[in-house]
Order: sequence, then structure tokens, then C-alpha cells
Amino acid sequence: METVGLSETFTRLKKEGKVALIPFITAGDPDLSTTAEALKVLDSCGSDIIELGVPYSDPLADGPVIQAAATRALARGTNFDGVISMLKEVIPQLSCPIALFTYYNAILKRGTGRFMSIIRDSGVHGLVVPDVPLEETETLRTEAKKHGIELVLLTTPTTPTNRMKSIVEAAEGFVYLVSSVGVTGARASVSVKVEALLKEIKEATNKPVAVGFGISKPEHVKQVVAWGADGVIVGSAIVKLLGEAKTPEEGLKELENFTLSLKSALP
Ligand SMILES: O=P(O)(O)OC[C@@H](O)[C@@H](O)c1c[nH]c2ccccc12
Repeated sequence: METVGLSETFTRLKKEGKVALIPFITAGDPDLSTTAEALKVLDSCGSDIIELGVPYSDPLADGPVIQAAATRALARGTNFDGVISMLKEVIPQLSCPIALFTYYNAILKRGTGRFMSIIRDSGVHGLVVPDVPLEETETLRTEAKKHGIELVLLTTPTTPTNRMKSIVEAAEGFVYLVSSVGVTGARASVSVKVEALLKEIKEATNKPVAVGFGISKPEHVKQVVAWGADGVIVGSAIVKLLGEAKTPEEGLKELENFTLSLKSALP
């Protein structure tokens, strides 16, 4: 089935008074066939958008859980081409859009235009590149737009206001609000600064804002929703379940239960 893109998904959810559940998993951990199953589980448990990470050898923005997942995936021989061919198989079976998550290196290696057409042909709708240098963002954005890919941009608690404004202006699909400084990883609680940050961003744009970093429990989800988030991103807590389970089947079962618990915390 042809899935709609990121911004259309948020438009539908807004009409329904709902908040997007956006899980992140690392492709190839523990292996690509389990990733294919995990995408279907996440979709059937009510995920609205799925962030799929392409494993990279130097994930500088990632904490230990996702770094370990990338290492395991790379050790299994997971590469960009393998992720793309898996997606070509799986995306037609999903009802929610995929946002590919990659460090800038994978784009540099192929050239921006070629990279965008490859991911578009696989059925991917969105793209998140956490380490794209500011001066390269414009090229990335132009090429993404040309190929119908929504380029999500990230803003953080330490992003100066005028820089935040240009980020939200340029972002497609949604704005990714990184909740706390530092790297990805489950935290005991979500930074209270998120409330003020969300307010400031929502004064600067009508685009949907999804919050990520450290969210790992249903109560975190409820908190972020209460502060006005349009979407909630959960990565490390899910990656941990999948990657550290005794068997892939057990990991998928735990993934299902955990995703349902997060979904039930959302309106
Ligand atoms: O893992 P957390 O704390 O739940 O945060 C989501 C995060 O994993 C995901 O969006 C992501 C994975 N790698 C990243 C690198 C930078 C920014 C965001 C990310």
C-alpha cells in the first residue's frame, strides 16, 4: 500500500486529536530479517512514523545502547545497500511511513542526489541526518525536496533562538526537538526544560514538533504530551529490548508489549 508522508501523517493525527508515536530502531540488529519483522510489529502496534537507523562506525551522537546496536549490526555485515533492499520488500506491507536515519557519511559516499533517489525508490518518506554541517543543510534540503523526501531537522536545548528559527523554517515533515544535551539514551526523567522549549518553538512555527532523547516509560510519554508535543520519539529503550534479548523471537515479543504500553500512554 502507498503510505502517506510525514507531514500528512501529522495533519491526520492532529485532526484526530492524537500524538504521533515514533520509535527508532537500528537496522540489522540483531539481523536484517529481524529488523523486517520489527518494522511490521511496530507498525501493527500503532506506530505513526518509524525512524530506521543505518548503522555507522562512528555514531558520535549516540549513547552506549545505540552504539552497541550499530556495532552488532555492522559486525553482522549490515550495510546501506542491504537496508535498502530489505526496505523495498517491507515498506509495501507497512501502513506507516519510514524516516531513514543516517549519519552524513553515507550520503557523502554516494553523492546527495543519488542518495535521495535511492531512498525515494525504496519507498522511504523522510530523512534525519544528525551530523550534517550547517553549510551543507541547504544542498541536502534542495536535493531532498527534488526527490520528494522530507528532511527533518533537529533543534536542541542549547540552540540559539535565531538558529532555532531558521531550523524550524527549513524543516520538512516535523521538527525534532532533542530534549536534553548529550547523547541518546534512556533517562530517569525528561528534562523539565522541554516545556519551555516546546512553547518557544510553537511560537515560531505551526509545523509539528516531536520530542526525543531519554523517553523510555509511559509516564515520560504522558509528560511530553502534556507539554504539547505533537510526537514522541523513543529509541534506546526499544533498541535495548531488541538487541539484548536472548533470541530474536523473544526480542520481538518484548518489543510488541513495550510498544503497546507506550501507545496506551498516548491520546
Ligand atoms: O535513544 P533515545 O534517548 O530514546 O532518543 C531517540 C534517538 O535514539 C533517535 O532519535 C536517534 C538515534 N540516533 C540519534 C542521533 C542523534 C539524534 C537522535 C538519534
